[in-house]
Amino acid sequence: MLEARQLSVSYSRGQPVLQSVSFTLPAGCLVSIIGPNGAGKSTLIKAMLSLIPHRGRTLFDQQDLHAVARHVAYVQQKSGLDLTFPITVCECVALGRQADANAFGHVRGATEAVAQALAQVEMADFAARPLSQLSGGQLQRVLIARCLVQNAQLLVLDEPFVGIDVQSEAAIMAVLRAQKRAGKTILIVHHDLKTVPDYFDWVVMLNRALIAAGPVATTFTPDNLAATYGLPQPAEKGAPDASAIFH
Ligand SMILES: Nc1ncnc2c1ncn2[C@@H]1O[C@H](COP(=O)(O)OP(=O)(O)OP(=O)(O)O)[C@@H](O)[C@H]1O
Repeated sequence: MLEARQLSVSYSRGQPVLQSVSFTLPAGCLVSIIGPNGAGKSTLIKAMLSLIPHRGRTLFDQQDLHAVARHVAYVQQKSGLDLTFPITVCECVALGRQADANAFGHVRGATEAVAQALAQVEMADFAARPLSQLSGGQLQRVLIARCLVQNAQLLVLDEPFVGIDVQSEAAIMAVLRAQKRAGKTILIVHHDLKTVPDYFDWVVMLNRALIAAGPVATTFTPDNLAATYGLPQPAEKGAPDASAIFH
């Protein structure tokens, strides 16, 4: 179980960008965090992972998440990556096992784990390629492979589908669904509202404060969408259908 308790963030002395966000998610499901640009989605996951100063707590199986960071894999937005760093695909994926290195920097079984993870994301042929020479979709698959070798219980991905084609997206979703079947919890910042019902079991709807969190079937409603994206409520006279934001 993943539990956010009253998470608040202020980057400066101004208005908080995240206001007392609380929710509880079951383990072993695929969860999307949705909301408009600037809603605080990336801020929320950084606060949950204790990567930025914040108030509140995040618990994973009743333990503080930062105390069990070993069990968490995080893929930040692509825009935050330094692609000039000289590293190959294979080396990048192996970094996922670095926490298991012995005093000489050797990780037992790492070579096999890296090869297996690259095969899972269909990137085995790119093992020796510099990271800087990958397309956006290929890079995303490699970053997912790095998560896989970590064998984490919780995977947190910030906008993994931005700028990638449908084939790469389908390949990544297949890998993430397999992770879910293996009991992993997967939290994804997501923008494509059309795919939410198909991809995810649970949804967290955010606009600086929590609008709603729960199973997609009961939570991803026109009313909650209107509240999240600041549209008139569907029941209001002459209001546009909230499903219009799908287009
Ligand atoms: N390091 C920072 N310093 C100051 N303000 C920041 C910082 N990072 C984010 N913000 C501000 O906090 C707010 C929330 O940003 P955040 O990146 O969490 O939103 P988001 O929902 O992930 O947006 P997007 O969908 O555009 O990626 C925005 O107004 C943003 O400008």
